[in-house]
Amino acid sequence: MTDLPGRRLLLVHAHPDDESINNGATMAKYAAEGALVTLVTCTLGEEGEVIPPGLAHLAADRDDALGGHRVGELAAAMKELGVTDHRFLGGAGRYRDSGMMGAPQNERPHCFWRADVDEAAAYLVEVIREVRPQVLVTYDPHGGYGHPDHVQAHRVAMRAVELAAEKAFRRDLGEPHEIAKVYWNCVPRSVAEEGFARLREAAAAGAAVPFPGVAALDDVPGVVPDEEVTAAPRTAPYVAAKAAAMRAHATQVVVDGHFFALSNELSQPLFADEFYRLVRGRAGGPGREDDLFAGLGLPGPDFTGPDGGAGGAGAGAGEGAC
Ligand SMILES: CC(=O)N[C@H]1[C@@H](O[C@@H]2[C@H](O)[C@H](O)[C@@H](O)[C@H](O)[C@H]2O)O[C@H](CO)[C@@H](O)[C@@H]1O
Ligand SMILES: [Zn+2]
Repeated sequence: MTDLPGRRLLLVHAHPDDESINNGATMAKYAAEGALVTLVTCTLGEEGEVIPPGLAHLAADRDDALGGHRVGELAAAMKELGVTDHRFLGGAGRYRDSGMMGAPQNERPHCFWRADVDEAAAYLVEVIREVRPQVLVTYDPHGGYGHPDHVQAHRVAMRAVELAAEKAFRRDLGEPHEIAKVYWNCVPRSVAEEGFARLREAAAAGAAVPFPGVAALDDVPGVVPDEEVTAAPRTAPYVAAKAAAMRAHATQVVVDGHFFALSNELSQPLFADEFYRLVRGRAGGPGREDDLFAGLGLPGPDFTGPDGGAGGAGAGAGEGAC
């Protein structure tokens, strides 16, 4: 890639939908500010459940056409976020969705869970050396909630960060590149607790509870003690874009105001603020960073919105912000 934008963010995710659920507002914010936002998704989500009854035929145990359908859902979600650079690791279909931990699909030869980490990381090194991001975001070692593809996405991403910088590694994949800052997705426990408190208050007030059940707080991926959170970029103005992107993943997610549910029909808070833990590189100052690019001496946003913060296509008071 030539003439790269000044600020470049790379996100590594397991399935189509994870990017919107975990980082949708962050992606919309930085895309609106003129940064290059690149998403690499490791599988097509072929083994997912299907929420809309009319699409049930897509499921792996019927037409096995869900992967192709979710490619389209991801493209629609990226349009909502203003993200134009999204790729599949090794090309669409190179690695198949492994199913939930312990499922028989974990044993399939070309599922992502059984991938050789170095081989998969080499595909990501090629992207890193092309895009040359200053910041990378992925899951913690538990993959947020223990899904095998999430755990493997973490392993492949962290291995690729190392290999991309190695001068002796595969120069055919491009010039070495050191990513300055690596973050893992997380949610401060106090924010998760407040989100579920809102849900209980709504139910107690007789509001129609959006979904039949309520998830457990620890079902929220990546909940950590507040003090472990090191960055909270100002993403709340982009919650509407996040909600729209999540809705685009219609086989996997249903959004209702402040809340959403996956195919398990358990309500979870839809967070407007998104949080991160810096695990590699230097923080941009004391306390929580309010910008993932802080401390890198890069030009700021290409423009600022009327609120003096970052404005842009995705900005606007979200219909529901937790
Ligand atoms: C958010 C996420 O990672 N979704 C994955 C997950 O989907 C869950 C799975 O089907 C589970 O059985 C359901 O109870 C839950 O509601 C789903 O979110 O695992 C799928 C299979 O690997 C994957 O396709 C989906 O993207
Ligand atoms: Zn996932």
